[in-house]
Amino acid sequence: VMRKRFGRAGRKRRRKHFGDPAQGVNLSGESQYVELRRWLKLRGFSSTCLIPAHFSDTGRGLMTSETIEAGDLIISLPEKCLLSTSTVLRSHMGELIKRWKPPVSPLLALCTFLISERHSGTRSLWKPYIDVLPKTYTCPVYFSEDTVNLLPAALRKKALKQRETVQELYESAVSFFKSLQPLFSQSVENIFTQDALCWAWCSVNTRTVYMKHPQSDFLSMEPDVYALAPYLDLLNHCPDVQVEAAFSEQSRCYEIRSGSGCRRREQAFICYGPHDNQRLLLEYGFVARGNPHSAVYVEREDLQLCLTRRDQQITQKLMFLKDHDFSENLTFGLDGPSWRLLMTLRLLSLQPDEFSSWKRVLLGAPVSHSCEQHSFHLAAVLCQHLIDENTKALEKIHVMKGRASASLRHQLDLVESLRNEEQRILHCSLDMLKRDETMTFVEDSLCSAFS
Ligand SMILES: C[S@@+](CC[C@H](N)C(=O)[O-])C[C@H]1O[C@@H](n2cnc3c(N)ncnc32)[C@H](O)[C@@H]1O
Repeated sequence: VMRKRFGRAGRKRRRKHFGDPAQGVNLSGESQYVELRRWLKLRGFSSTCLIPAHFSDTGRGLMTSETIEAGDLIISLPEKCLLSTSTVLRSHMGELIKRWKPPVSPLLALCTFLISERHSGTRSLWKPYIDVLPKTYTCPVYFSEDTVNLLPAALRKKALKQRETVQELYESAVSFFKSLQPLFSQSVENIFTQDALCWAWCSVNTRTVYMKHPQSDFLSMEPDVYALAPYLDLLNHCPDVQVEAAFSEQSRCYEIRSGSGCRRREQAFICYGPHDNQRLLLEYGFVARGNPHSAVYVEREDLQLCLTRRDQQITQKLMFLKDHDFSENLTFGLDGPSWRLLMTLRLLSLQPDEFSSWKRVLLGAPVSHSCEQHSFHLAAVLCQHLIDENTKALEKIHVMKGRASASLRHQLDLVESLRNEEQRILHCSLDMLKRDETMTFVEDSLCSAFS
């Protein structure tokens, strides 16, 4: 009986029952995807090996209909399907953009085009693509103030900066939008709203592929490196896969080649880059479980915990850290404190008579046993402090989720999973530090025993 329940058939049954995240629900029959495929076919794209599907863990993505071997092309999208600034400059709004001084940025040109096409509805040549774009995003520009306040400090700062960037882009574009009035019967103020710009900005930020364009005389000098790639942009991110992606001058297609292959009827992933979870949440609005690139950031304010008034050289030490650019990028990872963090803590742990050894610290060499021990102790204190902070934030999230609307709950879920991932990393770090502290202690006692 046991065998039957836990055998292959049983596993399959259980998967079916509980939903295996690897198994997607085929969406290709839905009219919007049928339309999109028809539209793509007219522009020369007709691959059949990827099917749009819904996955319980990552949401919408692409599923393989046949095995993809290592080295195979996953997708090859003809230039005609790509939406770049050249598309925008060739379009009905091209002339007005070309006339506008000072020239708009490539990013604003793309955003403006997206907003205009979405507004045009059935009259838009890009309708089948616009229809499959998400209606809203989960990047921090969309977060409520309460949610932003629950983010870890380093990310909170970046999230606020992101909001400012989009706000400034909007303010700087208002008069340009007004110049587009001749193209619309409705008032442009009601079309190019701040909400619309937020949506377009997130569409570009989360979905474009990197594609360098020659600088246009009609656009500002900011880098022109974006292209929206319909269908291809349904591919989700996995930190562990390897792919090669680039526009091929030879085939004039944007091509993605698989590094490690993909089994039939499983989700095909690409890798957006070696991003940690804070970056994934900031730029793409999601968190990857078990992300090997993740780290927990220690802020300058956290370092206050490691300072003592009794230390007469504290000002000197802080100046030194600042001068040598050691106040940023201090992290804990799965393998403990980063090299930069450890070095910072070693410097802070130097005794007055050891201070002249700072060069050794910069070279990464331990100075003395007591300094080593103290820096490990400080690392453990910092780590515990970050764990406590996470615990408090998680408790708050839990309470807030109880009375949140569905969209707010989704934002809170994201912050919760980020904080849970950070908690996992910090616990690994703390375990490692405790082991090392004991090791240093044992080494110390051995040293004194044999000296
Ligand atoms: C290029 S799109 C990929 C397709 C997207 N899922 C869709 O339905 O349109 C990038 C967005 O997909 C989502 N995404 C990508 N990889 C993910 C993952 N591993 N888990 C959850 N969401 C992911 C994020 O919302 C991200 O901003």
